[in-house]
Amino acid sequence: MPATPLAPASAPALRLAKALDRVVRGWSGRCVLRVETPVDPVDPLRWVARQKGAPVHYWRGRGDDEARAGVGAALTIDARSLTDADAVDDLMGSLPAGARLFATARFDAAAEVGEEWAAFGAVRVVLPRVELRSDGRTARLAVHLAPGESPTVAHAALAALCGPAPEAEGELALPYMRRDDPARAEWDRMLRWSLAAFEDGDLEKVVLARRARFSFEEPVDAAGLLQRLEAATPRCYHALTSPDGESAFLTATPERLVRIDGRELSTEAVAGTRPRSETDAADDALRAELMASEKDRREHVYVRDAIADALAPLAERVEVDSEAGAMTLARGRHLHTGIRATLPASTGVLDVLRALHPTPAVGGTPTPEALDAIDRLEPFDRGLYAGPIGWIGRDERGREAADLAVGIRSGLVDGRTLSLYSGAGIVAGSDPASEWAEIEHKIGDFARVLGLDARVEA
Ligand SMILES: C=C(O[C@H]1C=CC=C(C(=O)O)[C@@H]1O)C(=O)O
Repeated sequence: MPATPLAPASAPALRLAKALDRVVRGWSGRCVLRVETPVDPVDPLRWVARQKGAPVHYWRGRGDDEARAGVGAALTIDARSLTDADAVDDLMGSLPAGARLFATARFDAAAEVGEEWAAFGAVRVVLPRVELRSDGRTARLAVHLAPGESPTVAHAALAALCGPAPEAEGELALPYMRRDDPARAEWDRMLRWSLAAFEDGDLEKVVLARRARFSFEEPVDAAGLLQRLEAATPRCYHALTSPDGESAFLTATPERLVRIDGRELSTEAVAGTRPRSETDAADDALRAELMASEKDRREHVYVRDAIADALAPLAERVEVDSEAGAMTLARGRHLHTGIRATLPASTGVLDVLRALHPTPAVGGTPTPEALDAIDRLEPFDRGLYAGPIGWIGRDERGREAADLAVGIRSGLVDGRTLSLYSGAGIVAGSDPASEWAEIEHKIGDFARVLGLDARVEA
């Protein structure tokens, strides 16, 4: 179907362009300008799927009615690492109410960058040129100008907007090839190495990941894949980022890294896993097995304690759920502990990110030794897998705010290939075959959407 321009004479894009011309006259040009207008509701994921510009971003927070998509960039900041990101702090200070930066960070900014991840940067924040937010009943189209920019660039971006793609339906093409890194024998060696390191006392936990790479005859439609994943993975965060319109990272992750509303922070420990079952009795038994598992609880407690310890020096108050509960997803279940904190005004979003990432839900304990082990053992670059992904910025009242997930259960689309990434927490007592199967089940959300479940779960 040809793309329908969203900008005939009376259309929202033209209205927004006129509003921009009015507002820009009173703009000092010293800080970011944001102008928005109400538009008819449209699904931001379907909308962004059709836009021609780059980069594109999409985000729907867990339990959020509102989804958000952005196309183009009014501002992009690339930092080498979270500890070397002062420019992001400066930009946060100049954002108007309601402006949000799409934010991503590599799992390990110090690790060697794989070619397939080169376009994504180490730590990147983007203020979209044009942004669409919609909760299905209402929607707003917004445009941003960076300090000192001429409105001409915004006019060009608005004139180039296209209407939304149709709803994704029908079967996706099947891949003709699958390659696993590591292969099974290498995985067993990685586990043996880790179990020996636990015995030596150098390491207590390490989260090891696998990559399953699928090759297709045709380019993979990342937005179409995410549309289907949204339907298949309720209670998850959904995000997509494509820096160049060619490769795209997408995630359907259950795990919150941090949410900040003014001074109130909420985060969580998510670690310890069982699949779900079709029948109630078997599902209840699996739940009971998870809740009673000494090994899963140990795996979980490393995460809970590390998060609480990381927040303690930053926060005025830290509150941790007294008992781990169950996080129940469509096909799996995790041990879950909610953690909340109140931050002093002097603690910013980036301070929190630096302290929290990577938690032992994706790294391990102690963190430096676990990162070394991951670097040494995993035969691929994690890139954005297991890194922070989400937004940081200002809420409608102008307070600092953020919502970031941990980019697990994720995939990298690169032309005709789709690489899926998932990991499992390894502690003393872990069994290579069970951990391999756990990861296979975790990539199953994507695999089912691709119509691959029979082959993948076999
Ligand atoms: C690292 C992943 O999952 C983490 C989050 C929940 C449960 C986990 C586990 O039980 O191993 C992992 O710590 C992943 O899915 O890639």
